[in-house]
Amino acid sequence: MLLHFTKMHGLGNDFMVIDLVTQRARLRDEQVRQLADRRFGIGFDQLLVVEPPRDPDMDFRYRIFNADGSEVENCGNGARCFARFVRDQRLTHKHEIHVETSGGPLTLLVEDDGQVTVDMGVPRFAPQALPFEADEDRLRHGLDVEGERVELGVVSMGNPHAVLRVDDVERAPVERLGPAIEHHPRFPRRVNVGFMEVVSPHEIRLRVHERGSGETLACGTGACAAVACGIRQGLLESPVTVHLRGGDLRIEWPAEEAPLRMTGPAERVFDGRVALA
Ligand SMILES: N[C@@H](CCC[C@H](N)C(=O)O)C(=O)O
Repeated sequence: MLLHFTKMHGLGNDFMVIDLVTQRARLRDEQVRQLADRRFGIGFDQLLVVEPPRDPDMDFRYRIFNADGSEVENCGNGARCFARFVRDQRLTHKHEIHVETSGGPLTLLVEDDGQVTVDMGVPRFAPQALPFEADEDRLRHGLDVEGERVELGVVSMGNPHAVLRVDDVERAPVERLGPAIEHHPRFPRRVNVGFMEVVSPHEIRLRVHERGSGETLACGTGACAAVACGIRQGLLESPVTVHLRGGDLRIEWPAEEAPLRMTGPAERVFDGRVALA
């Protein structure tokens, strides 16, 4: 069968987006991996699937698959592209869109200038929220990895994140420590790993090794995780501009029990059709 899709990106974190409101398809893990392949397939960091909601109070169900075929709870850059996609496809005319994800509900706001603001929910620092094996909730946890001891903050933004502070993000050991921490046995469901350089209380530089996709040019939930950990550790103050390799995100976290808000762009690249094997 031929499946219509749209290629999109949020700051270079790229997506294949499929509308399963007006089309029918069922994708197996190995098909996702094949489509994600940048030489033998279409190529993307994540596959985003738009489905009808199961909860009648929601507008859509938003499903996310990493390039390795694993289904995940949340994707911040994807959420902005999702909002732009459902409006471009005329699946909704709303500016405020409510979606259900496996990590909980999200609210997406399409601004007049085309940027999208996402209410990303309240960060959860308890180790069991990720999960992360630790005796207690701490600002920083020690972890033995690759023969060294690193200090990291842990937080769930619906999906699991570990955040390490580094002096210079360009020289950070992302390729070496990223995969090792992602697969560390103390993270039984694996983890996304952010390397954060604090420039000032309102500005950071960030690189993220993503669970199931490797290093990406930007990670929206990773940006929220870094800002949440940075504010909690007294290093940052809201709002924070996050410089990622693909561009900038603005993150606000006004108060401890308040949700984080992420604002940034969402771009459509091309539309296509693909035959499913
Ligand atoms: N690119 C994303 C996060 C995608 C999911 C992540 N790799 C995971 O496994 O949790 C973003 O922009 O947040």
